[in-house]
Amino acid sequence: MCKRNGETVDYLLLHCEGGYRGFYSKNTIKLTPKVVNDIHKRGGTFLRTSRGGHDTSKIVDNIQDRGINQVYIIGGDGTQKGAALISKEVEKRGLQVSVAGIPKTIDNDIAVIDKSFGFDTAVEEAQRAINAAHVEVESVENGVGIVKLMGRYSGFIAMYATLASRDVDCCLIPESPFYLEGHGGLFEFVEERLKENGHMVIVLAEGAGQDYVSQDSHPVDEKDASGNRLLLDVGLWLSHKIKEHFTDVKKMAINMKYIDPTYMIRAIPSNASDNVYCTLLAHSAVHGAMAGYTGFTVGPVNSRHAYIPISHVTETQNTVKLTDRMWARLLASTNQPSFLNRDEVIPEKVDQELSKA
Ligand SMILES: Nc1ncnc2c1ncn2[C@@H]1O[C@H](COP(=O)(O)OP(=O)(O)O)[C@@H](O)[C@H]1O
Ligand SMILES: O=P(O)(O)OC[C@H]1O[C@](O)(COP(=O)(O)O)[C@@H](O)[C@@H]1O
Repeated sequence: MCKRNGETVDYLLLHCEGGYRGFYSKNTIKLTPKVVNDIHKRGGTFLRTSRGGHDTSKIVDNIQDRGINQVYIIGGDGTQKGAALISKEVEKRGLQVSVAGIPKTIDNDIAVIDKSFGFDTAVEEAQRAINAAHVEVESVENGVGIVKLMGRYSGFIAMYATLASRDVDCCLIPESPFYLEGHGGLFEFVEERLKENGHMVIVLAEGAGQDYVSQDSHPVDEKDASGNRLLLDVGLWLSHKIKEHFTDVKKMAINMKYIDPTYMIRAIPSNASDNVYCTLLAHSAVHGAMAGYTGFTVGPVNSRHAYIPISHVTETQNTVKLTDRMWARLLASTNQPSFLNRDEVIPEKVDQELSKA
């Protein structure tokens, strides 16, 4: 953000602490090169964040009152939706303010751009958890390791972490329904792998199997302050179901190792690749605002940095397409069942997927 003071342009860079509510409920903090010089080496967010609190009118009142003429909004798909509303309100009021969205989420669920900032770092850090699970299950008899990764609606972190690791036997994501019992089910596959190797690792995204889990436990339709649905813990549920099946039904002792590294992954500093990517996003955003563009989100599209209308980025969410080659590569790498050949799978979900193809 910057301010114009008489003739000479006196750029003042402020940050609104704590997410959208920071526009109207906190003092802004002046940013200088000295203040920000090492923030790229820290995890989390120096600007602090929050969920909820998006009051478009109060935010734009604040922008107007402070004479701010450039607003850079950093965050995931929800944040970009908020930025779109701010941009519309600024335009409606005829304000000379440039609104630029900078996409950031480890989930990689932001549409149009090639990938989101933070995603590569999360995939790289997930390797440590998967490797730990693999070491643990290799060290015991009939070891079954389950690693839960972030990904509320999109399974990109789980899919790419699985492909990178090659020590994963099965990857479960929100986009791909699965079932436990019967022919072609997960229980049958676990039994096969235990017989074959004596151990196995399952990687699952936290948003996988939610319809299934809710059949077993009272479904919660609570939402967080931003309107994102709160998830049931599919990792704990699956570890209990597998342990119960092999102990009570198969009368087979297994050693279950459940790892939930979600916050350890999200809390680390970004890696070198994401640091460079972040710099490119920042440069693109500032160049766009200085050139007079507004209502855009920056990001690479087919490897070329572009200014994308925010409304275009927020129309849909980026999800794994089961008919895409990358998911086929994953199935070929793990040799897991596709889980698409039983009526127990939620048929309409399969139809949805095939209709997207
Ligand atoms: N549809 C929306 N319209 C306006 N603001 C939104 C919308 N969705 C989310 N937000 C706001 O954007 C901020 C971040 O959204 P959230 O979903 O929590 O995280 P993310 O941006 O990482 O997806 C929150 O302050 C939330 O209130
Ligand atoms: O538990 P928290 O801090 O609300 O955030 C957890 C969520 O953050 C994410 O990493 C990103 O979610 P957002 O895009 O909503 O920020 C999700 O995958 C995960 O469910």
